[in-house]
Amino acid sequence: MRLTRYFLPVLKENPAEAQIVSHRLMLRAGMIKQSSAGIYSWLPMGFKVLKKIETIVHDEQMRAGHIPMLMPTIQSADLWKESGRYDDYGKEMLRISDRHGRDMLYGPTNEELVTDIFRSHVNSYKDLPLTLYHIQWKFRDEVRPRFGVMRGREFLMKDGYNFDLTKEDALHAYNRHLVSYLRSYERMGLQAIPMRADGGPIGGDYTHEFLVLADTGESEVFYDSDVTDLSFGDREIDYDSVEQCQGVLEEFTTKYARTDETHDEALFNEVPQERRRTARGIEVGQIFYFGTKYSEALGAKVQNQDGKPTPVHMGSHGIGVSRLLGAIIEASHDDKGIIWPEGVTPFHCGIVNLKQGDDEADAACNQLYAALTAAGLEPLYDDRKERAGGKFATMDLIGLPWRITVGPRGLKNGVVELTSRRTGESVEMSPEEAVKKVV
Ligand SMILES: Nc1ncnc2c1ncn2[C@@H]1O[C@H](COS(=O)(=O)NC(=O)[C@@H](N)CS)[C@@H](O)[C@H]1O
Repeated sequence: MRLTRYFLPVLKENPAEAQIVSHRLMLRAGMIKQSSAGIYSWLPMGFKVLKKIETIVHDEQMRAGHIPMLMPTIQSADLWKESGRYDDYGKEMLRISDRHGRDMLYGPTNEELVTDIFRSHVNSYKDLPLTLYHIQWKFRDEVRPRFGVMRGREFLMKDGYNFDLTKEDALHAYNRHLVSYLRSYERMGLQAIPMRADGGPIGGDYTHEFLVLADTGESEVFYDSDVTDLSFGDREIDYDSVEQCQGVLEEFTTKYARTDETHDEALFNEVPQERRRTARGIEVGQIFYFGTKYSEALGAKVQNQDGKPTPVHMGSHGIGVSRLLGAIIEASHDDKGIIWPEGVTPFHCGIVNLKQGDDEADAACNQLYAALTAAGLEPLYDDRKERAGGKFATMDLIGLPWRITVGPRGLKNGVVELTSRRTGESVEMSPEEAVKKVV
């Protein structure tokens, strides 16, 4: 993409309303614009990163055998009245009345709706196990939306729902989600630690949240520092293997790690003193097992092997897709701006032309642009007639992993300059070598 043909409304100043760095940088880097409290327009570069995160989430959910679909944002209140959550949900639910006076709502989550789909079509244990998921906008009328996309009112969530014949099968589905979440967050350059949590309005008494450690996190967490040495890496796993997935659950959740809602001081004191940590974390996902809570309420039953109608065991599993942009920036930035992990960066490499309009420099930039594109990468070419300092500041702010700087002087010696955003290190080399380094 050429910057003169893009839409990247970067801000010169720090916006006063931003209290945390990720909110400040997303506004300054022209990624989002607030349209009303807790509700944002996703400007082109923010939208591009959002799509990269969605792609990773879809990829890992499908790898785990979960089936993508799409449910509506606006739901009838009928199902929520049937499940009993219509009144319980409280003020966070945005209630709407349509032109015929029908009670509708903007869905904060989809347990009822997906269970209705299931009960309408599935009635035999032979059709299990089944996990359906979608990535869809949610609305929760937070009393105090803040920190930009971190605590929005309209936000993007991957929410998945498993339907199983037995508790054991449902707990295997729970573990499949844990594995797929660990893989997803690592691909985004994040360490998200699974911690025992509280079921809240979703329900159930068995749930883990995934938290990214950050001073600005809204959750207070208590953990054994050993858990920060764990990583899933690129190990292979058979998602159908109960033992392998249970093994990952035990590997990642045996050491003490809990949110304040489930913290147990006595248990925590069994952790050697030098390994006890208290910190703050950003909740980027949560997985739940809640048995037959919704299948009983909504009559979602299947005939078991003996032909007996049996309510299915369920769980629901969410990833905060839009919140992740904020979490990634909180975890990866410096005083000059964002530092995107390669897995989610909007563009792979910036090209800065020090003398726009100089035939040789322009030609070299166009050749670099073509070579990077041919290599399957997406360059962002700053072809504005702007002084070098301004171009460097923009590139540092928007946080692309690499920058290639092209100028007449360097070209006379057959070199360009390749800079790593993460290390700040710059090295002169031939354009061909620079492309190879970025790929
Ligand atoms: N107000 C919000 N703004 C941005 N992200 C949010 C907000 N509320 C929740 N999330 C994200 O959505 C994830 C899932 O939300 S949840 O309430 O924990 N779980 C559910 O709603 C279940 N139905 C999972 S399918 C959270 O872990 C968090 O990352």
